[in-house]
Amino acid sequence: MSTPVPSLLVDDLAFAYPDGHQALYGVDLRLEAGERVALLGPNGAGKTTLVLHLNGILRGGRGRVEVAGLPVEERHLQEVRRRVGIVFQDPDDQLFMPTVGEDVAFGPRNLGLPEPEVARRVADALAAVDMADAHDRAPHHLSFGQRRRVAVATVLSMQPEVLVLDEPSSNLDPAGRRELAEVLQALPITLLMVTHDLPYALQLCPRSVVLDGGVVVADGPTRELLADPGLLAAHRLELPFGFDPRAVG
Ligand SMILES: Nc1ncnc2c1ncn2[C@@H]1O[C@H](COP(=O)(O)OP(=O)(O)OP(=O)(O)O)[C@@H](O)[C@H]1O
Repeated sequence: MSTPVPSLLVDDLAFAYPDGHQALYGVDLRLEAGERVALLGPNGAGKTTLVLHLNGILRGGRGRVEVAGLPVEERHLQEVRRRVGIVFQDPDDQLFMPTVGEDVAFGPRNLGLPEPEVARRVADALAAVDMADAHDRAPHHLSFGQRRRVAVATVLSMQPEVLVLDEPSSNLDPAGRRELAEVLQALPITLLMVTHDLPYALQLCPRSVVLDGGVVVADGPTRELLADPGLLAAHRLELPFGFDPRAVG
């Protein structure tokens, strides 16, 4: 039997910034299609540096990154960026058109897709994030939580292979946090979620990878990693007061 092609493959990735600061020291990561994985680690661990390699914003270090079998290289960048959708922390970095519908249509239109296909993708992406009613609204009239969900839709309309979310629960009120969790849980997509919100990682991602000092220091079931006080303390990971990961059903 042949091994299925992983959605994401990172092989021995090392990278130093131009000022000489070494941020990654040989990272290996493999995500199978449909997996939901949390990327955990303290400030400065290298999480953003790793994420920026997944769609080729950063390149030039040692090692290899492949998205659904396609190497992240200069000549494949357009397709790589369609396959890896990154939702950045501030939705306002991703929303710049007069209406929500135009924002979500922007990527597919750029691909040169015919208008009926663009319209179908916009409708599907907005439905997936439960924002269909906002099609004609101005993004800046929406709540922060709604804007974050629209930012997810702008990426989903490209029909990516992997959805990468940078701190998806930051600045959300409890209801917005829950609404986004429901949306993400229902998406049939490979998901990599960078977060400091450990309960959110537990809720959404069966598997977690801990990065610290530019290396992967743990990779396993989220429930087991979060129940290891020594691991958490060693890498500045903290559960909210009174939170017991083993008690969550
Ligand atoms: N443009 C840059 N030039 C030089 N060093 C950088 C640059 N960007 C990040 N670094 C360094 O690389 C290391 C990894 O940073 P990175 O932003 O990837 O960490 P992170 O895990 O995403 O942190 P955070 O949780 O704070 O977002 C840090 O030591 C940081 O200071």
